[in-house]
Amino acid sequence: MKPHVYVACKIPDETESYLAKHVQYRKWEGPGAIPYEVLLEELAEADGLLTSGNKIGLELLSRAPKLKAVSTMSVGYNHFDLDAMKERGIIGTHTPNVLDDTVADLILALMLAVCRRVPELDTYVKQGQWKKGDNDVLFGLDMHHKKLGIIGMGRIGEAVAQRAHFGFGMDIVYHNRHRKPDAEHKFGAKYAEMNDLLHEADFVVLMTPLTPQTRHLFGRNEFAQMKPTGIFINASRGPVVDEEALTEALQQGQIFGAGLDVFEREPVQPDHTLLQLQNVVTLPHIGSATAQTRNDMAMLAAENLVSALLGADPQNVVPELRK
Ligand SMILES: NC(=O)c1ccc[n+]([C@@H]2O[C@H](COP(=O)([O-])OP(=O)(O)OC[C@H]3O[C@@H](n4cnc5c(N)ncnc54)[C@H](O)[C@@H]3O)[C@@H](O)[C@H]2O)c1
Ligand SMILES: O=C(O)[C@H](O)CO
Repeated sequence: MKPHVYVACKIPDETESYLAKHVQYRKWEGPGAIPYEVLLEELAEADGLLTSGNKIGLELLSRAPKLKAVSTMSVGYNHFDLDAMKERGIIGTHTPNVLDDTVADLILALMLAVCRRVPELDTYVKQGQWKKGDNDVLFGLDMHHKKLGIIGMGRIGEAVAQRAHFGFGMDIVYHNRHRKPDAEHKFGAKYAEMNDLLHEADFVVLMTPLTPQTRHLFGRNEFAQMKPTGIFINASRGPVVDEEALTEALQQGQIFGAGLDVFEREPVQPDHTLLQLQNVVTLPHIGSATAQTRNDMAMLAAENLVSALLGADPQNVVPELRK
């Protein structure tokens, strides 16, 4: 008998064909995200779950007595209750590496959009405000040859450093849980304590996972230490930043601007104060969203799940759940 899988997110046809060869599956057809109650009902008979962000906690596990493996189609797995999964012996997998370049490209796009004020100037042209003689009010800041501070020098952090250093001649300073001699060698990156990095950097890119240790890692104290010309980019997870503190820093001119792909509550509401500020560039949590990369992530997530259910060693078990 093939194992039963429930697919709670949208996946490409190619991934469905792969799944069909190895497992029996049912899937959420939409519209929108699967309601939690529907997911609980569907999991009553499932051996495996393919998801892209459903909270995997005690309640869900208690309603899924046969569940052996959960595969998330994301590299971040802050939606996994790791203690509860460990207790139940659930195999939890994620999709590292395949999205690094795509997410790093988007981070560079955010950096450029903020320092050269791209969305603001786009609106200016489209609204017919371009008059001869307007000049210095439109000026931005340079990115090339400036100093980039990366907090969380992991897979994506390194892909950002590589682009910034070799493409834009930027000096790299980083803060991480552990030193990364390899990054120091490849990009001349210098390790710094967080406070020193904040004082020195022209751009600060936050790229840690969301964990109990990183929740609100960035607050008033951190923004107060950045340069008034500093640019802050968050494409990690919203709750790593205290949004009230970020809003104040932007309103009071403590920093020049911010680029955000993630928010404390998603989807962010259109009346959120941050969205009213001209020096903020926002995106709808879209870092890995190109057709190619999303296909690769879906296939990797499906392969991880199939391996876990068929008793082979899945490649990408999250570190905290490895035996
Ligand atoms: N916006 C998006 O669409 C998008 C896409 C992919 C990933 N992400 C987020 O980016 C995160 C990073 O992805 P990755 O593949 O580079 O992960 P990774 O594990 O390779 O890198 C994370 C780095 O952060 C460091 N770190 C952890 N806690 C820290 C702390 N308290 N202080 C300093 N450094 C700390 C780790 O040592 C590691 O080097 C993911 O967990 C996910 O939340 C967002
Ligand atoms: O963690 C990830 O892979 C991205 O945020 C997409 O969810």
